[in-house]
Amino acid sequence: MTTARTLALEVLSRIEQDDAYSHIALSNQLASAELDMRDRALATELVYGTLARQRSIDTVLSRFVSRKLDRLDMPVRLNLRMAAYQLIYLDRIPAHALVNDAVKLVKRACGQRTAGFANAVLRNMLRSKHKWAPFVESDRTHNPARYLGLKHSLPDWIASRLLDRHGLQRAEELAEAFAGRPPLYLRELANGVELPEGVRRLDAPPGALRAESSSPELRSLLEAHRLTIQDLGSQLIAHYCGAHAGQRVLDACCGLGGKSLLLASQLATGDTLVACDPLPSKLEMLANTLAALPIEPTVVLRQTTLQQLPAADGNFDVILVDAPCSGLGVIRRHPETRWRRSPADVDSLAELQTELLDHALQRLNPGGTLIYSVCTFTREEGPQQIERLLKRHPRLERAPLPERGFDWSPFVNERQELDLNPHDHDCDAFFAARVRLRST
Ligand SMILES: C[S@@+](CC[C@H](N)C(=O)[O-])C[C@H]1O[C@@H](n2cnc3c(N)ncnc32)[C@H](O)[C@@H]1O
Repeated sequence: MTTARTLALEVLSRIEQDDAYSHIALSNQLASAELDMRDRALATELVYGTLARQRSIDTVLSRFVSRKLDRLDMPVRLNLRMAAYQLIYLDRIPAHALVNDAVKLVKRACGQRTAGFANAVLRNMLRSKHKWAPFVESDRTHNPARYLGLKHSLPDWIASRLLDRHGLQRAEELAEAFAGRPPLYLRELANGVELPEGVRRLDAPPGALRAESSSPELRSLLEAHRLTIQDLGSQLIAHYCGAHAGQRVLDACCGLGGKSLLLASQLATGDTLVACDPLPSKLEMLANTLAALPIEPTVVLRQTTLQQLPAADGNFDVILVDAPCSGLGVIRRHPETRWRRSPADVDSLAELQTELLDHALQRLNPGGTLIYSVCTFTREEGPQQIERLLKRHPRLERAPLPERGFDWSPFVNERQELDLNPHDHDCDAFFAARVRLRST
């Protein structure tokens, strides 16, 4: 019989064995299981929590297991990890019940002997709570990256990037926030939608909503294209572009078009939005969404890289480069990303971002605005890209914030760059900047 725990284990093993993405593996398993809402929520918590806390959990577990954890059979390792997650981080689940459950699952997968081993490890853990802290306090001063990495379950190199950008105190707050779960943000696609219980309008930006949980009413509004799911940060970026009727706009890395749709809603009949991305699957999905919505401007989809966007598409007044990036700002949604990325990825992505910015500039009309955004917090992919861009192109200058009828100050830094994070804004971590090409 499928339970929250067997389902979570299945998802964790697909992630470990097949390099699956957590959100896809989880939604596939949930779709084919008959679990009630409570068990679905528990399975989700177990998958994301165990992945997000993996380094901290493994550090603690290794004090109770004489062999290296990666030498254990996968079902034993995953069961121990998931049980340790519940013991250390969830206080609502009775310890003895969850240990019994874990031991039963190990017995089913690997037999009585291994179940005895798992039982000994977990009971020993229960007796030794003083060993549950994965970090050493003195490292906070002497080796802050290691301290942060062990305490908040990040590889040291990611902890170093957070420290580099934010300093220790802020980095600690952010690292803890990155281990949590993201809230559900939505956007109104139509006026006058009657909101189901548990969904509320936000003060800013216009049309943004927050839901406490999903519900059948909410799902029908999504299916009817009256609402769409979109993180608060993503919505803010589309507003930050400041597009308005009469402009020609390029969404240069449109992906599934979350931002393209909001940009299109700011244009009028007769205006053009060009959206390009090299991935056909993404453009196909965007084309389907567009077909279901009343869109005023002409939206042209191009399956191409920005570098190869046909010259015939002309130049633009507003260009959004929502660039491919290391994605560390969305690790609440994709906790496995922290174990799959490397510093070399950051370097090569930063190179690609520089190239994309230079190409975008060639398509910008004099007086036009270029908006650069990434969902990550590394300095190289964020503020440094803009500093270097301004140095390479003396005709560029920082552009003022667009007038959008709400106060930008909670969302921007002293350079008026959008600087969002889960601790301060409870949304994904995004960085965005606006620059303008002087007319002369
Ligand atoms: C951060 S995602 C974009 C997300 C999207 N703007 C949204 O709001 O849903 C980056 C996108 O850049 C695309 N991409 C990668 N290389 C590119 C290139 N050279 N030119 C244009 N797009 C590129 C990727 O396929 C990916 O969809």
